Amino acid sequence: MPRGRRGKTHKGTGGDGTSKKRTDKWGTPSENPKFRAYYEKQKIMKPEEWEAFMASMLSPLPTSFRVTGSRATAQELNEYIKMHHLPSLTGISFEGQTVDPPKQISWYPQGLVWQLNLAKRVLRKSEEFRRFQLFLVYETDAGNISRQELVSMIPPLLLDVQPHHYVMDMCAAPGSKSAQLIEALHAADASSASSIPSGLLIANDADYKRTHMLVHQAGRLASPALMVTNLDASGFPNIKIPSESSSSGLTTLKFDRILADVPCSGDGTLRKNINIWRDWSITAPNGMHTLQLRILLRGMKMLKAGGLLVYSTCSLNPVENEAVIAAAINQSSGEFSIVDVSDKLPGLIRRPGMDAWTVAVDKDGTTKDTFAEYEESIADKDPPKRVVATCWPPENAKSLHLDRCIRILPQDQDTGAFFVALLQKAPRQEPAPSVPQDGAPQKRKADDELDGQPEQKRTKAEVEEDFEGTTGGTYSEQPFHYISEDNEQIKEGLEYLNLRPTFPSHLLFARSSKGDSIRSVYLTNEIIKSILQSNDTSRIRLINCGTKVIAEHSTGGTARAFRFLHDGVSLVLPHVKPEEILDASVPDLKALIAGYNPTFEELHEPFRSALQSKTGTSYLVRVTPSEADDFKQPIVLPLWRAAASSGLLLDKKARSALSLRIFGEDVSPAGQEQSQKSRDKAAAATPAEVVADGLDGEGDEEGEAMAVVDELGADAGIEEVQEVAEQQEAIEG
Ligand SMILES: C[S@@+](CC[C@H](N)C(=O)[O-])C[C@H]1O[C@@H](n2cnc3c(N)ncnc32)[C@H](O)[C@@H]1O
Repeated sequence: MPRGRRGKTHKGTGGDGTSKKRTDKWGTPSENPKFRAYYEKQKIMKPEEWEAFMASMLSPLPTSFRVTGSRATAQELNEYIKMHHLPSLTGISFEGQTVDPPKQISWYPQGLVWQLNLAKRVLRKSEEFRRFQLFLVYETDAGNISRQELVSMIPPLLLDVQPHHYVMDMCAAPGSKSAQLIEALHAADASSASSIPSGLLIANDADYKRTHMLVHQAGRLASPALMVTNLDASGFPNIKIPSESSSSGLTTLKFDRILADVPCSGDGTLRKNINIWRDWSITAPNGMHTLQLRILLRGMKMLKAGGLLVYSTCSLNPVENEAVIAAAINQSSGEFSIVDVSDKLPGLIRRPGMDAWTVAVDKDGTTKDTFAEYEESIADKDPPKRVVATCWPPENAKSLHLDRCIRILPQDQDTGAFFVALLQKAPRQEPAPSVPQDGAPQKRKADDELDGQPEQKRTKAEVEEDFEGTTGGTYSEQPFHYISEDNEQIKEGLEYLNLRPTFPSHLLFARSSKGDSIRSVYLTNEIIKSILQSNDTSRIRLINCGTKVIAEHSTGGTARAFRFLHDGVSLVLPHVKPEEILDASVPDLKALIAGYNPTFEELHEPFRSALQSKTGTSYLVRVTPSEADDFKQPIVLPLWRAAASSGLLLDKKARSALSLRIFGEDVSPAGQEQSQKSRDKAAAATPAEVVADGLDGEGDEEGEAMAVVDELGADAGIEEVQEVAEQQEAIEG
C-alpha cells in the first residue's frame, strides 16, 4: 500500500502493557515471508540482526509528540510537562511491572520531543496517565503539541531553515514536516512569535483532499509566510517574481531549501500500518522509483546554487532510496553532492546508505544484479512493463558517497524505518558581495538576476513549459485579491480596531469577488504578495495562503466593525494601541473561560471598570502572570464587549486546552458539560476508552488530520468561525 493512505492498525499488548508481537484477525503472525527473503538478499543489515529487526517490526510503535517550537509558550509547555506530569507518571507500576514515564528525545533541539510507550490497558487503569492524555489531546487541538513519528522529524531538522529562506515542501500532506518548516521560519523571535518572516514556505501536494488536511494542520501555526498548492511536484511550474534589475520584467524564484518527502511503498511504517505486511509487493517500488526520480529532479532544478535539498522516504527499499539519489546525482552533471551529516543530530542512531543492491524483476522475487543481466533475460520476451535502468546501482556507485545517506532501522531506537539524504547544489562562483556601509540588509536577488539574465519576454512555448506536468482538472477556489488601501470598508474597519499606522495594511487580502463586502481578512508577507501578483493563482492551483487576522462583524449600528481573531493575535499585537488592550487578572480569565458571556458584575476590578468605560466591541485582553503562577508568558486573547457583558473569542478546543493548563481542570462550558455527562454515566469505562483511543497509537497523525477533514469537509476552519460568531451573538443577546 503506497504511503499516504490510511491503514488500520492492529495491536496486541503484553503483561507489562508495552509491545508484544501482533497477530492479524485470524491469529496468524502478521509477517510476510517474501519481505524477509527480499531484504535478506539486499543485505540491509548483518544476518545476526534480523531477529531484533523482526521483533521490533512486529511490535506497536510508541507514541511520540512534539511541543511546537515557534510558539512563545513552547518552552513553558515543555516545563509544564516536566514539572506537572512527569513526577506523577514516574514510578507507576502496572500488574507488577514498572511502566516507563514519557522519555525526552535527546537528539531533538531544546528537548521539545517526547516518546511514550504505553498500552491502552494502562491508560484505562491509571488516573495519572489519563490526565496526561487529556492534556495532550487538548493541547494538540489547540496547536501547541503535534503528534508526529520520531523519524519523520529528521528531514526538516537537516534542512536548517532560516527565517529568510524560500522553502518548498514538494509532497507535503498531511503536513507534519511542513509544520516544522513553518516553525523554523518563525524561529527568529520565538519569545514573541510576532515577527513576520521574510521567507516563504510553499507546501504542495498532488492530492486535492490531502491539501485540505495540510491547510488544517499548518493553519494551526498561523503563518503569513505559507502558501498551499495542489500540483504534481514532478512538473511544478516555475514561480515568477518581480525582477529587481528590470522594472517590467519577471524572473524565476529559486528555493534555498527543498524537501522532497516523496510518495513511497512505505514498508518502513509497518509498525503502525500493519496491512502492509499483507499488501507488500516486491515489484511496486520499481514503479515508484520513476515518479520519485522525476520529483527529485524537478526539486533539484528549482533549488538555488548553494541550496540544500532533503530527499526522504519511509521505505527500506534501496530502489526507492539510494537508486533514486544515485540516478539524480548522475543526471545533474556534477552540480549536486550528498552532504556528510554525521555530526548533525548527535544521539540519533543511524546506518550508512548502501552502494550495492539487487533488483526484483518479477513478482516471484527473481532478482537481477545488473541492468545488462536483466536486459539479457528479457531479450526474447515482450514484457508489458520494463524495469528502468536507474533502479540498479550505477557503475560509479562507490564514488557517489552513498554511505552519507542515512538509514534508520526500527530496532536501534524503537522507531519506524526511514531513509534520508541531504543534497547540496554547488555554490555559484561569484565575486564576494559588497558589505553595505550602514549594515542594512541587502535585498535578495533571484538566481536569474545573479546570472545577469533577468527574464524579460517569454515565448508561448516557454510559458507552457512552466506548467508542464501540472495536475490540471477543475480548480474552483475563491479568488485571492489584495485589498486596496483606499478600500472604504477596510479603512473604517481598521480605524474601528484603532490599529497603529505601522500595521501592514498593504499586505491584506480577501477571498471574495472584488466589490463584494469583505468578511475575513488575511495577512501575508511581502514575498507572497509578489508571487500572487506575478502568477495566475489558478495555474499554480493555490489552495490557501497567509493567516486570517481580522474579520468583519456587524455591531448592529452603522459603523463597519471588525474583530480580532485568535489565530492572528500574535501578528496584530505589535500594532495594537495600548488603550485597546485590557488587563485582567487570573480569576477574570477563569470567569471568561467558564462562561461564554459573563456579565461585568462577574468580573473583577480594575478589569470591570475598564470594560465599562469602553464604548467599542472589539478588544484584546491580557493576563500577566504573577510569581506564583505556573504560566510565565502573558496571555493575550481577543475579546468581545457587549453593553453589560463580555466574552472571549476563542473556540471550544483552545478554551479547554488553556483552562487545563492554567487551572488544571477544564472549567469551560464544554468541559463542564463533559464532566456532567461523565457523572451521569456511572460506569466510567466508556469515557476512559474514548480518552485512551486518542493516545495509544491506534491512529496516526495522518489519520487524525484526515478525520478532521472528513468531519469538516473542504471548509475546515469555517466551523470555528461559526462557533465564535455564535458566541458573539450570545454575548450581544
Ligand atoms: C509521504 S507522504 C508526505 C508526508 C508529508 N511530507 C508529511 O510529513 O506530513 C507523500 C505525499 O505525496 C503526495 N504525492 C503523491 N504523488 C505526488 C506528486 N506527483 N506530486 C506531489 N505530491 C504527490 C501524496 O498525496 C502524499 O501526501
